[in-house]
Amino acid sequence: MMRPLVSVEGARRVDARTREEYGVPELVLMEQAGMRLHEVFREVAGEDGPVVYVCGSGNNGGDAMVMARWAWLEGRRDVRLVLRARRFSEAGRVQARVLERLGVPVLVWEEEREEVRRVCREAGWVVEGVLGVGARGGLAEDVAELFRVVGESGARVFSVDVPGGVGCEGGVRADVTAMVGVGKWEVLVPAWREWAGELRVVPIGFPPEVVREEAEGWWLGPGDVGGLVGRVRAASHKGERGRVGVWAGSRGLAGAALLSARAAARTPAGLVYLCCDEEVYGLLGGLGGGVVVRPGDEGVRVDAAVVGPGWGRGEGRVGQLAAILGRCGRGVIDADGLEALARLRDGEGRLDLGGRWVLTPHPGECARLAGCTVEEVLGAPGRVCGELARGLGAVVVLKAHTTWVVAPSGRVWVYDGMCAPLGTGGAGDVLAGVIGGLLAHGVGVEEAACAGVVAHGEAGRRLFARRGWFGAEDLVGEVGTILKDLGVDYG
Ligand SMILES: NC(=O)C1=CN([C@@H]2O[C@H](COP(=O)(O)OP(=O)(O)OC[C@H]3O[C@@H](n4cnc5c(N)ncnc54)[C@H](O)[C@@H]3O)[C@@H](O)[C@H]2O)[C@@H](O)CC1
Ligand SMILES: Nc1ncnc2c1ncn2[C@@H]1O[C@H](COP(=O)(O)OP(=O)(O)O)[C@@H](O)[C@H]1O
Repeated sequence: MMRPLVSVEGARRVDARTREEYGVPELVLMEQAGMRLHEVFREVAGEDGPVVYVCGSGNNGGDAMVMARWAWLEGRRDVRLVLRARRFSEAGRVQARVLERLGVPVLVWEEEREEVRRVCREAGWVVEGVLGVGARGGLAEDVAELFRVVGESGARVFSVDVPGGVGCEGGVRADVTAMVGVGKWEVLVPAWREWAGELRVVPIGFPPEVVREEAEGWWLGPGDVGGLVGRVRAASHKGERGRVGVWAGSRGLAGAALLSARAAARTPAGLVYLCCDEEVYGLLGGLGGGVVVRPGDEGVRVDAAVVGPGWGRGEGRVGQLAAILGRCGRGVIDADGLEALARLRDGEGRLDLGGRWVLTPHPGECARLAGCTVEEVLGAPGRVCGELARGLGAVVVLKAHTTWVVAPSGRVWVYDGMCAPLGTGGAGDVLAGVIGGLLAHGVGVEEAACAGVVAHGEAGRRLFARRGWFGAEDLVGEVGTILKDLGVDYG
């Protein structure tokens, strides 16, 4: 089942509604959060220490104090508590009192800065519970300084719920972030993703209906692909399983066309046509294998198109794209196809793709289409892609180290890619081919985009795990295997 994502603000509502509407006491939630967080911390940190629990004055600090208590109760004596100040939330005060009775050593940042610096330098791990979803505005000076001390300590950092001060100048950089109860999409924003390190979510018993009501997006994972694509009939033949048309390649960029077409051929789609320019036909004509290569596109009738990989930006592309949009019901527009689309839209003033097309821009292409900077795209993908998706009537797939799929309806899905080996020339062409193949096969537009993104990302991860660094042609070879392994079966 797809995991919900809430905003930081939504998380505050989930927390409040769980207490107010369901009567779950704050201390119970905090205990559950702290225990679960402690279990995850034990798993990632093992016996490494010393451990410094740095606690702010809110409930995020309270969670970290519960963690410290459990470590102490389990017999660890290399734990230290650092309080930002002697101020607490109501539930946090309870935790502080218990820790004091237990005899856990405590330092107070406001009063003993040098000593705090020293214990942080000596620490193997810092558990950061200074700021969670209750943070507002820019960082207070003392917290910014505390985060500098943590950052410069050399200790590994485990952040509670969200990396403290995420999105603010001077926020913490965590090695592991364990989100409480539900994922927060802010952590998956490309501009901030590296602050969080390895991501975990710890269940703490928020009522699922409350989380669903507050969800603002969905977190895609490998378990989602089978359900999104569905099962292929055993008796189906190639003519029934979908025809893909790939309009791609140009002089010097013919390889991109092959990558897309071959990737499409490794999906359940039955037939792939590669429609290329006359001038590269001589080169591509004999390389198709199972892909039918045509000089031009006369008489080619397809269920879905893939337009743009390595297409070049020649004058004629805008008209060609308009013709493809007219004759194909659905498809993917990628790379140079997106430049042609931008020109077509700018020429016509407005364009409505009727929710039937998927656009797959990387951040630079997205910025060009949206008329903003790459920084804006990376910092506010939901807003930028949402406006683009609504404006063009298309599903937008923003491809970065986290990939955002945004529908014209405003629905958002995020895939946490974080796989450097995928950043290799031609990887995007492969993705376009996979999504095109799924569309031709009859998978829904949003579903094809989501499933393609996950299959592509997981293919990259597995390929690296098995064989190390790879090129896009290796990725193509992995497409059929990953789809099968993720549940796209027949019968
Ligand atoms: N009911 C509960 O006990 C639960 C608490 N939870 C935890 O509680 C956290 C939220 O707790 P709170 O709402 O108390 O908020 P936080 O603990 O995230 O932050 C509030 C504290 O930070 C200070 N602060 C806010 N903005 C700041 C800024 N810009 N610079 C410096 N200081 C700033 C405030 O003065 C206050 O002391 C979650 O992130 C989570 O860790 C969750 O475990 C869910 C359940
Ligand atoms: N660090 C990364 N982690 C995960 N995925 C990445 C990373 N870098 C790049 N990618 C993915 O690789 C693909 C690159 O596509 P693109 O930029 O269009 O390249 P090309 O034009 O060479 O095909 C996208 O799907 C993107 O999400």
